[in-house]
Amino acid sequence: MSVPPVTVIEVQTGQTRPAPSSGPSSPIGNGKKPRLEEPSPPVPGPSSSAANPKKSHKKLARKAKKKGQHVTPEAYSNEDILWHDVESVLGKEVVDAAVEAGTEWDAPFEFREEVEVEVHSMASNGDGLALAPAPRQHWVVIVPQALPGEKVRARVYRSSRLHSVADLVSVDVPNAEMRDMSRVKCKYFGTCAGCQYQMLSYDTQLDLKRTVVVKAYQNFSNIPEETMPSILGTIASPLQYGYRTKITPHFEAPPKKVQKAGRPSEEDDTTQPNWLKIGFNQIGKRITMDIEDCPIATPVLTQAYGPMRENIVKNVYSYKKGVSLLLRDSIDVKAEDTHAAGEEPHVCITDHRATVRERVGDMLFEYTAGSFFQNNNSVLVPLTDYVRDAIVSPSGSASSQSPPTHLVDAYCGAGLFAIMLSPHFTTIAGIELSSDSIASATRNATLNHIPATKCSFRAGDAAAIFAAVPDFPPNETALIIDPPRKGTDENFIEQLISFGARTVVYVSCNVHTQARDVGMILRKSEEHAGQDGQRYRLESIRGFDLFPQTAHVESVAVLRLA
Ligand SMILES: C[S@@+](CC[C@H](N)C(=O)[O-])C[C@H]1O[C@@H](n2cnc3c(N)ncnc32)[C@H](O)[C@@H]1O
Repeated sequence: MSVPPVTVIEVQTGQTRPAPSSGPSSPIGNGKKPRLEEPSPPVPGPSSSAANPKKSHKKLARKAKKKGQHVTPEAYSNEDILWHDVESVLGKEVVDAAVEAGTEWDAPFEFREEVEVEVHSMASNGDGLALAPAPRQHWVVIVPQALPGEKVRARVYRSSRLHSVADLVSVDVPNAEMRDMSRVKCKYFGTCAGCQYQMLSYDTQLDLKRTVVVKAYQNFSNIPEETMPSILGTIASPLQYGYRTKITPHFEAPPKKVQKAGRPSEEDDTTQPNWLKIGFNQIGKRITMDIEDCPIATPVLTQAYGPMRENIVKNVYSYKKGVSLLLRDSIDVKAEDTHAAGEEPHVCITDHRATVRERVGDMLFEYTAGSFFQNNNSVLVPLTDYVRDAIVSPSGSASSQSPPTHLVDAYCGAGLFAIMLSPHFTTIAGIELSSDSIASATRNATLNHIPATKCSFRAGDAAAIFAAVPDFPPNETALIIDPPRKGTDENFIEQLISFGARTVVYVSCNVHTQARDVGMILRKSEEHAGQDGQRYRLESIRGFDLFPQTAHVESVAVLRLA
């Protein structure tokens, strides 16, 4: 990679990172070690199939911390994903040697120590991964906003197993092929935790997201390499800015002593007090930064946000608790009749219980503002078309079969996939845990003139769907799975295998748990292959960009029984 002559880009780092809270064995402050637990054998995190892995992991972590022990990250958590990135930069031999020598927790940096590093590659969360400079090169430094090949100055603020996390101070030698700061459209970029990629071309963003999918399947699926299909290119979002139909800025209530004293007499109700920050978190911190506008939000949200902020400033002394605001883009139902489909005016909904109306292609969807709906409307037609085509017009050997007649939409939310694909099926069943979303899905079927005899939705755990559709012929059925970030579970997968839907399309906002689940489907299917030898094959995997300018990627995996 060619690097241009030295150009220093000073990075706006926001406020100084506060020292971590001190413990008896954790001296803090300049010139002291960052908070590091005593070196002692790590306590393994629970396996992902534990009854309530999150809760039990938190408990374990708390107990271990009290004893001065280390806890390995919970399987498939952000820390676990990062750990795999760290391992791949260091190499297995270095990691094994450190474990053997018992030095894996011995950070070679002081708290707030500045270090110059060259970035090696990108982590799956969009941060730069660099090897510490010699003689400390058996340690990784993680630097947000730093790109491969760049020489950067960074300030360490936290250390963990074989890696330290640092703030970016300056980019001393930029990667001119990747970084172009004139692309950045947000004045908060580099400080706000929301976006990671505004300095990159959109093609580069899509390529990086493909790499995340590749690494997720390498690290988390346990699928033999020779049976893996090659990961297809990431599908672009039609809108790369102004796409987010939901934003949730937040602010803290006045500090206690300010609450007591009330608004100072010299301050009028249009003046924003210094302590009031309305916006999003800073990179790597739980500190809210004041943000006046967000260019990835839709224009109607941007318009509404300014007056909303003014209103908060006016009334802020009456708040006793912090607030998480909700701004959701909705078709204006009052003006809908006077406008052609697709040209309806939009409004911003701020009440969690109000109804939001959204158009996706020819279909209309309504849902409660506080409940789940995909946040990038512009990509929903390409996404649902892709899922439809994978089911009803597959390529290869599956193309000789007539399309399936029945559809199961597991984790269906307000019915997005069931309703968008409804013209292609005779019978559809959806299931979803939230009864609120099920009420919306049922209403949405009516709104789009789909009879209840054709399309039914029920509230419950996704695994219950298989018992509820005894009349669905498996060979004529397609199954869509779109679970939350934690993925699906073993019970669901076992029932999926027993049911044997001809096509399974797994949509996921967390490709790491998707990789785990797809691997499990393939292995269990292999174990249970019937006399006809039929088992699930992984036909394709492709990322979709639902979140441009950020490191997030949605992933769609297609499995076929053959
Ligand atoms: C990523 S959303 C997908 C929703 C829908 N497919 C869409 O695209 O709008 C995941 C949904 O799964 C639901 N969910 C979470 N756990 C579930 C479970 N165990 N069984 C069924 N649904 C569940 C959530 O309420 C949420 O609506």
